[in-house]
Amino acid sequence: MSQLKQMSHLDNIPSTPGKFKMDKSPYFNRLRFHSSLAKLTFWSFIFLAVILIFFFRSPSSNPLPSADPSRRSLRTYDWGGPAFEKRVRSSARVRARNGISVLVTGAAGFVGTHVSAALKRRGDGVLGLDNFNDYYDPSLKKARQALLERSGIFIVEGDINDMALLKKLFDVVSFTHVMHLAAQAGVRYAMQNPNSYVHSNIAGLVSLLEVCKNANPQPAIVWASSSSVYGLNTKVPFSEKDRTDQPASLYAATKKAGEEIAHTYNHIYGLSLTGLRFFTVYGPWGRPDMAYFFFTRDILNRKSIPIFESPDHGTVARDFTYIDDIVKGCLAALDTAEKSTGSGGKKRGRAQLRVFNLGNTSPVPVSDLVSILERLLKVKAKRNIMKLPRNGDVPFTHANISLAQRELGYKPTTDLQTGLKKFVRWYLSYYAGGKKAAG
Ligand SMILES: O=C(O)[C@H]1O[C@H](OP(=O)(O)OP(=O)(O)OC[C@H]2O[C@@H](n3ccc(=O)[nH]c3=O)[C@H](O)[C@@H]2O)[C@H](O)[C@@H](O)[C@@H]1O
Repeated sequence: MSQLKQMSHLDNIPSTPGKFKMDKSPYFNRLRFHSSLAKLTFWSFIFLAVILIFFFRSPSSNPLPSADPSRRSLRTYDWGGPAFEKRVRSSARVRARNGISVLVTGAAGFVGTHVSAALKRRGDGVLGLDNFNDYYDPSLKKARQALLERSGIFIVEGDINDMALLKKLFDVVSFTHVMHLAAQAGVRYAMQNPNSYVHSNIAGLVSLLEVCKNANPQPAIVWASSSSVYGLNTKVPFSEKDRTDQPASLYAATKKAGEEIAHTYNHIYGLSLTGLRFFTVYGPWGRPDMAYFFFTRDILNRKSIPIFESPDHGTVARDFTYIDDIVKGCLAALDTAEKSTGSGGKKRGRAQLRVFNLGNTSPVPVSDLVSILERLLKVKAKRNIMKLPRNGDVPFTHANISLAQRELGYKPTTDLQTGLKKFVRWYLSYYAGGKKAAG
C-alpha cells in the first residue's frame, strides 16, 4: 500500500524539474501546448521510422517465401578473393582419368545434391552453385550442402542471374560441362509467384547460356526440363516427338520456353545442349513442397491430406521416378554429350541438341501412393478426396523412355513401393524425434 502511494507520488513529479510552476500561466500553457505538439510530432516520426526500419530490415523473419524473386535471389553474396578462388579450383579438380569438370547449378537442391555426390564419387570435378532461396525450408538445403561439403564439394552461394559471378567461375575453372538444375520448381506455386518462374527459369537460363557461349572452351550443357511440357496431351505414353504446345501451368510454359531458348543458343552459338524431361522425381533428401513429402508429414501428424481426382471420379496418376534412376540418366546425358562447337561467342559448326524423357514408365494413381505411405508409416491417412483444382496440375503423366534407353542406356529399376520405403526411412531419421520440423 505504502509502495503504491510512493509510486503515485512519483507520477506527479514533472519530467523536467522546475516546470511545475510555469504551467499555471496561460502563456506557458500555450507554450506547453506547442511543445507537446512538437513532442507528439517527434515521437510519431520516431515511431514511423522504427516501423519502416523493421519492415525493410527483416526479410528473413518472414516465414513465407518472399513474393519478390529479385529480393530472394539478388541479395549480395560474398564471393571473390584468393581464398574463394582456391576453394573453387579445389572443388572442381578432376581426380579420375578421363573425368569431367562440372558446374552444377542448384547443387543444394534435391536432384542437384544427388547428382553432385554421384559425380564426385566417380572422380569428376564438381563445383556447386545455389542461391539457397526460401521457396522451401532453407535449412534442408543447408543440410544437403553440409553433406556435399564432407565429400569435398564447395557450393558457391549465388544466383544464376549474377553474370559477373558466373563469368568469374568460368575464369577460374575451364568447366567441360554444366549440369543446370537451378530452377523455380513446383507446378501449383506458379499461381502465387509467377515472376519467380520467369526470373529463374527464363532470365536465369539466358544468363547462364550467355556466359557459357562466351566461355572458351564452351562447356556442354545438360539441363532440367520437365514432364509438365506435355501439358494437356492425351496420347500416352508421352514421347519426345509429341506436341508440347499446351502447357497447363506457367511452370510448364517456362520449361517449354527453356527448350526453345536452348534451340536458339544451339543454333546461333554452337552450344551442345541436352534437356531432360524429369517425371515427378522423389526420394531421400527430396523437396518438401512435393505431394509424397508433405503427405508423409501430414499422415504422421494425423492431419487430413487433399487427394485430387479428375472429373467423373477418375484417378490422377503420376509416373513417379526414383532419384537414383534419375541420377543415372543425368550422368549418362553428361557422358554422351558431345562438345560444343563454338568458342568465345562464335559458332564453328553444328552442335548436338537433344531432349530426353526420364520417367519410370509405370504411372501410379495418387491414391495408391497414399496407400503405400500408410503401410510404410503404419498410420491411416485422413483422406480428403477433392476435384483436381484448376491450378496447373494435369491428370496424368506417363513417359515413353525408348529414346533415353537407346541413346543413354537409361533403364529405371526402382518401383514406387521400393523407392518410398527408402524415402520414409530417410524422412524418419532426418526428422528424428521431432527435432526438426518438416517444412
Ligand atoms: O514431373 C514434373 O515435371 C514435375 O513433377 C512434380 O510435379 P507434380 O507431378 O505435380 O508433383 P507433386 O506436386 O508432388 O504432385 C504429385 C501428384 O499428387 C497430386 N496432389 C498434389 C497435391 C495435393 O495436395 N494433392 C494431390 O493429390 C498431384 O495432382 C499430382 O498428381 C514437381 O513438383 C515439378 O517440379 C516437376 O517438374
